[in-house]
Amino acid sequence: MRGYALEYVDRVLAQLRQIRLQSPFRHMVTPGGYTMSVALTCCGTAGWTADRKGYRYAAIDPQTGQPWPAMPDVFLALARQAADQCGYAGFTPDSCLINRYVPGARLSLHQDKDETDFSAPIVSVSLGMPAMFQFGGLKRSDRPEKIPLFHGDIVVWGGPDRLRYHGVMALKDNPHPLLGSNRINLTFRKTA
Ligand SMILES: O=C(O)CCC(=O)C(=O)O
Ligand SMILES: [Fe+2]
Repeated sequence: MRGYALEYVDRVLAQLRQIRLQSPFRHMVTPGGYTMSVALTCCGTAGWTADRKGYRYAAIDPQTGQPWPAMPDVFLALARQAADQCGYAGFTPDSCLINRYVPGARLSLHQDKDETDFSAPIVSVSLGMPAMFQFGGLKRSDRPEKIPLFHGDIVVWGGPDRLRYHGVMALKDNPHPLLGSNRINLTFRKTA
């Protein structure tokens, strides 16, 4: 949905400034020992973490030892409204992953499958620099479709598409008036 988040941007970025003070962006290390090029923080009652032992959702931010910041009302309202618009009424995410990309950062093809409830969709909000999103099939080998995402765009995938592979190609430096050489992506999930 092109530009769907635009009217929320100012309020979302104001909340993000608070969130990152409490739980800063960090580069997670995957179980395979690879440091992710994308920096991550989270809010909500559950946050996503990766370490040598694997991937999981947890109530505590391992870096601060404190609970993840609460999900701001404006985040919830945006996610709800977008999900409603796509036919997923009553979406109640308990987690929002916040990814920060700088030029060259990328996210390789993966499925969002650490949640326990696949009946809820994923709502993904793009802010800042444009990126090329890859939307594949249910098998890793399915050739992905390329979808350019711009500031304010929202993608929602659920139902039969919930476990489709997806990723983000390495970002080009294409500074954005509001966010400079950064791209911020929010993904809202119902993890339990
Ligand atoms: O940055 C994006 O557009 C996608 C992020 C994503 O797939 C994820 O956080 O699992
Ligand atoms: Fe994902």
